[in-house]
Amino acid sequence: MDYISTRGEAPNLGFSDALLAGLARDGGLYVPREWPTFTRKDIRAMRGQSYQEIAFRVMEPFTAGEIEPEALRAMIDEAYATFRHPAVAPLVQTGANAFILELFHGPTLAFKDVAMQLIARLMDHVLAKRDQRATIVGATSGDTGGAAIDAFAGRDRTDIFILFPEGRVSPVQQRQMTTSKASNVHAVALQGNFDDCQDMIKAMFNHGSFRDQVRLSGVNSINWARIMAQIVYYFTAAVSLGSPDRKVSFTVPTGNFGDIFAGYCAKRMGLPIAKLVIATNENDILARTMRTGRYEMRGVNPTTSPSMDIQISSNFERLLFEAGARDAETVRRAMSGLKQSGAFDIGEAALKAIRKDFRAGRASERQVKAVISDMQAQTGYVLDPHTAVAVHVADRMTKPAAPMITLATAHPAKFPDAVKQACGIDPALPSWLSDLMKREERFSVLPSEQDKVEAHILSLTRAAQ
Ligand SMILES: Cc1ncc(COP(=O)(O)O)c(C=O)c1O
Ligand SMILES: N[C@@H](CCOP(=O)(O)O)C(=O)O
Repeated sequence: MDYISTRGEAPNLGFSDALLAGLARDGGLYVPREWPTFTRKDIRAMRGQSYQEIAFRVMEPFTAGEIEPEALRAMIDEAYATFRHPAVAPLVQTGANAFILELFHGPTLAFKDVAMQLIARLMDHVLAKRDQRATIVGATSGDTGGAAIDAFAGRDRTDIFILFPEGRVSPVQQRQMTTSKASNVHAVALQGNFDDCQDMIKAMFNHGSFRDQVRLSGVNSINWARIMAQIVYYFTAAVSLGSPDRKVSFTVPTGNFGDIFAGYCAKRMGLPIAKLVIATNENDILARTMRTGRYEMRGVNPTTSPSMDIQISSNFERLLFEAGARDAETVRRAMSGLKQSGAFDIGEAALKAIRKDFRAGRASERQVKAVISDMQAQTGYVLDPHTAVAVHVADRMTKPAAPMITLATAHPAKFPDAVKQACGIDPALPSWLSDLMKREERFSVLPSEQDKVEAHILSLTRAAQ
């Protein structure tokens, strides 16, 4: 399997190179040249299989020819042994046709662990084979950073630098990034918002000499392997509700569009999905885009679901590429419009294709609070604010015949203040994190200036050549 860039001007790469590259050299994102597909019989055969077995079946075609099947199996087993639930991603029924897919049983209590625990192992495997080192960079609005730090801490072949927006992540999220004792971990509070952190990462990737000098690699969902690992739970959840003989829909709390794009990939691979519902908070650029066909930035307002406080939704580029019949030139034009004027229009055919698969909705802060409170009062189930955004949106979709699966992307204990304000419950951190708020912090504060961030990385990475 090889991978092509959404902007059509970077070399095609095999899986290992796409994994290490993160962003393509033309600024685009890698997607598989062809979608592997499963027949209804293949999908039926997944029923009753473990999460790990389905993970192997779903991911093997993407890595074929580069990662030996036995090595892939071993990495999958190790990655998901870090999860505290035997099912890895259990489904909980909350209504007649309503389910919650709990993706927060990993070490840092966020769905990011699902991909991050695997890609840290995949990168180590590839780097060891090549006898190389890499500098990993990541931008986070809160959860990616903690998950990446947990997964990469103490690994000898990588140094990891995570940029988070100063003062805009929850105290639990911040401590998950700043209290690691591992010497290869470097947390940086950037003086800006999440989009500034993400722009900084992209700018470093586009700075060729720096990129080569430190062997830059990225762990945001710009990295194809992140998406690949997230496709798996769409299959496990759908199969456990009767797929392929019953269609299901998914509602996904959305920011950078990685998680829901993984659902789209599952559909392209043959999983019968009725609708993919994009749920946004008050930073509702994606819901507006779905309504108007125009992607238009308007600035970010901090909310109680900070991990979704985003305007530049990186993976939307992958969807534009797919929905626009893989026309790289259209993607290049759209992305340059976004850079120059903060907006672009989606062509009629692409918009029609997107609207066929997707729906969208938004939840205000008041609605998020109400849904946390109502759900707790009616069922005893405590939602985190990101999941609450999605539950609110899912509840307002015209009632489909297909079961609606809402993705629960974080544990409520990551956002105790918002949860307590909404329903009066103070969700406790699990035992392995119970002393988190007492651990000593270590991080640097840097201005949002590329030369300063690069100098900081150069002074600390062991991968500089
Ligand atoms: C808890 C939580 N929910 C939802 C999202 C949005 O996911 P995505 O960026 O893949 O759209 C994030 C951040 O990515 C998150 O941390
Ligand atoms: N919400 C994210 C933002 C980064 O998203 P990613 O999926 O591209 O890594 C976060 O929690 O950091």
